[in-house]
Amino acid sequence: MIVAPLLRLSQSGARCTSFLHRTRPSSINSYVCSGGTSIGASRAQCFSTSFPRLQGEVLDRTRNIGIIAHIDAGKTTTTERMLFYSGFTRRIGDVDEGSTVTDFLPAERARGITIQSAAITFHWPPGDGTEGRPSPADPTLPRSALSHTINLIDTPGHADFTFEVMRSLRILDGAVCILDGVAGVEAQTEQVWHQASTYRIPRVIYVNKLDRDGAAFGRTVREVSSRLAVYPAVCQIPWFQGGNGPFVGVADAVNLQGMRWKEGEDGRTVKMIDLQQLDEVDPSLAQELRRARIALVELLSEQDETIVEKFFECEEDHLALSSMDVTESLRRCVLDPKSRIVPVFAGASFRNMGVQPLLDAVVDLLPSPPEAPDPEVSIGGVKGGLRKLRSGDLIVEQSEKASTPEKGKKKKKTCPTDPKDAIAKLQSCALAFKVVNDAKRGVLVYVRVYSGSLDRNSLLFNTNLHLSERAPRLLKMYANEAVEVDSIPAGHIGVVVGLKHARTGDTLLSYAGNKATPPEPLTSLQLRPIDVPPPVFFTSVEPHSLSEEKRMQESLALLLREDPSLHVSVDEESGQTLLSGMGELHLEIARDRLINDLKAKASMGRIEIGYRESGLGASPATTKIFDKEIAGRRGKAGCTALVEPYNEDDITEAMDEDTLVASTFEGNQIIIRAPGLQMEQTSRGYEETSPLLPPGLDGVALRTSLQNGALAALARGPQFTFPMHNTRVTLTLNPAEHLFGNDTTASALSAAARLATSAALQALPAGPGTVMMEPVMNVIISVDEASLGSVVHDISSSRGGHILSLDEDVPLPGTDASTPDSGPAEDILPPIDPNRVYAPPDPFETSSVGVSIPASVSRPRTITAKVPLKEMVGYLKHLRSLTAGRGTFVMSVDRFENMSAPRQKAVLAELRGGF
Ligand SMILES: Nc1nc2c(ncn2[C@@H]2O[C@H](COP(=O)(O)OP(=O)(O)OP(=O)(O)O)[C@@H](O)[C@H]2O)c(=O)[nH]1
Repeated sequence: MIVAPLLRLSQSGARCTSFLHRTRPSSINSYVCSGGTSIGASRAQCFSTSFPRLQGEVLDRTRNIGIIAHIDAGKTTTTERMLFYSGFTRRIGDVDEGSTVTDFLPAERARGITIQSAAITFHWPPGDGTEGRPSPADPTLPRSALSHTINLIDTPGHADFTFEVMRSLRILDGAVCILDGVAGVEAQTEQVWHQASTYRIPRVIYVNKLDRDGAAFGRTVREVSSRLAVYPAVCQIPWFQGGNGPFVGVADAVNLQGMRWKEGEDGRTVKMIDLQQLDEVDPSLAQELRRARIALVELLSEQDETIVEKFFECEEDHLALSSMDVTESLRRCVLDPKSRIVPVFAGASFRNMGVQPLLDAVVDLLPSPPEAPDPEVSIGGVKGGLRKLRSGDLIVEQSEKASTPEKGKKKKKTCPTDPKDAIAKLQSCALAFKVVNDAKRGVLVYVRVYSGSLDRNSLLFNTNLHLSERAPRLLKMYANEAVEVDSIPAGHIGVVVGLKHARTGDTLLSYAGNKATPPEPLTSLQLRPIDVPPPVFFTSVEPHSLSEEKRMQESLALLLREDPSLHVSVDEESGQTLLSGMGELHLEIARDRLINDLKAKASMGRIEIGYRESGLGASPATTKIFDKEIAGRRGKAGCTALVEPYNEDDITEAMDEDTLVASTFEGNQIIIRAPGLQMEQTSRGYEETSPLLPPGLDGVALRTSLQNGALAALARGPQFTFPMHNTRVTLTLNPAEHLFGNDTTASALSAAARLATSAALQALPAGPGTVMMEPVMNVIISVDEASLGSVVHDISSSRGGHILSLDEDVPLPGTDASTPDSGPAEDILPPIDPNRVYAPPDPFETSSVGVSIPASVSRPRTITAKVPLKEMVGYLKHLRSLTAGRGTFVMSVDRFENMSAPRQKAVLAELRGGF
């Protein structure tokens, strides 16, 4: 990769210095002026309390970015500095003291970790994001010369919150990936990195904590190439006093200058030292900086034609290229989805070093909303880009599938509207990416607007819940502060206050016309849909008294709106409310939210693994007639149920012409058949009805009530009481035998379906039998070479795991197992040889360009395995003891698997006896 002729260094260095004095624009003039005196301090104070008006903000000067990283890499610490330098806060919050702005939930502050994403808007450089020359940018100045609006989404770093990370990722246009300069690229960094690749999010990397003993920037850069499968474009190298003393600043390979911060200060004053001065102050750093610039230009010229032309114009002098040329080339590469170049920056946020140039990089290198990739939508069974859909390039046929969201629906329908006319009626389209219950303001729904403008008082149709709600108030949020606005335009992030139903992840749209429901196929439009993985831990929730029950249920409903990866169910027999989630910490946080924040007077039981139960064969067809009074009204209905094993991967569908619908719910399938029901479409369009159905009961109500009945029965297995899994329920409604005129209500149908399904399930133990199933996890463990043997042995023999691969430095593909439909799969990229990547030497290392890694540097190894979840409870502590504290792991649910008879016996004995 590196073919730079180092021989030319000394002469070109001298030439370059004068060149720099002549033309170099200062990309950092927002926080320093020449001579190293700060002007940032006064600016910061002046802008800290004044909020800009949304209306004037220019989209080109907006960045919707997120920070992604491994837990504890320093996201919150870096964010706090960003807010401080931008003038947003007057003092730097401290994670360790619990005084940060972004971690604003009490539970987050107490634990020192970031749980929920908070969206914050600030401006960099300080200003209001609107003043100055109009876009597009003046080609002689970097973008960071003018104030930009930055909407920052702080994403969580813990593995239990992967789903939350995915939800935040899908609304980002760009991201900063923070690495811990001591730990390097960690397992979770890899995971989040590849999730970001799924959405093709342009990224820059920031290597943090370079002040810590053992920090190794060079090694981390090489790990970026080997583990993330990208080419690191080293834009800064760390400046260690005297070569291996304390970290004091960075040398900037784009602007060819040293930047030095004073130890112990708040970091607003940065001393800028040009290359010539640097030659005197620290000659070896100056020399390394030249190497870094050469390597950077060489790397860019492999992907970017324009810089090659500029390079020839500069007589092939790497150092003579202007910083603007290098910056623009970096930007082109970052924005090009086919390029594998990722700019790398250095710093120590805790010591207030390196954050302002990182902010410049966010503005200079990451895309504005119109430059970001076209957001993926699905509509009427078709997938494609939203911009393409609006411009008419995405063809949406009014197909049978388009008009019936439920899988396998058989009925033929015709559409009253042409899809093109319907799409033209779309006024705005937004994604609710977060729901937060704010003590002062009530429920806040954070939205990212993708198209049009979301206006105050507009009617929003929720395509997930199929209902409309008005948006009475709109806000622009600044952590705990809010500014009321009249509209949120496309590309922006804001908050809708006053919505009663919208949940995290829902798509909201407004449309022309006064109808309560938009025309088909708009009702099926979904922005970047993601699948919620199945919950694998559960706990019981009990109100302290009967009078507290209502309050508890309301609080639980709110929690579910905030976080759809939590599930609530009620055990029919015991009446107990069960809360299930993705991990132990996930449920612990939910407990904190419920009891401490939402003040529900309830207690939670022990957190347990969510086992499942499955039938080993088919039940007999079982008919039940429900005949009882419900709420003072007689209800009578019947239904026949048959349960049998179901395999989600098996695509052969057990449907016939009498099938009304076949839907899957968390690994189970429910088929509803109604032979001879004579369903018809009403004159109003899509609602179906039948002359045989009693008045007030249409096709939708019929299907929903039967499905709900079957789902309630599936929540409790007949032998082990765990929820059923891999089970197909076929419900047959025979109009002559199961409908009883006006007595057949929706609730009677639901009760009949529940009774029939339960009875069919109860027949299983005496017949083919049932088996317990347990969650099996995909586990990726990062360890060093020395601990590899003991970790593998522990996983495969003590924990009953199955090792899938022992790949050294093989990057993961960009798909996320939990979200198979969330985006285009990234191709498996060919590996990059870290020895051919430029990285400066780490303190006590000698060589730099093309260095081979000394044997003493322990290389990371990746173990991929499938392990039962039960064996992974408390694993981190054990892994740490096996690896002298260095090992890390991430896991996600693979599937539920049948347990062997002895394992089932042992687990049951343990469950009965308690842990
Ligand atoms: N020495 C040193 N410590 C740092 C630096 N940056 C962060 N830390 C410390 O690292 C720890 C974790 O920092 P956070 O900012 O909470 O990390 P995070 O990535 O937000 O963590 P989560 O919210 O849990 O995902 C804290 O104790 C910080 O004080 C740094 O540059 N140098």
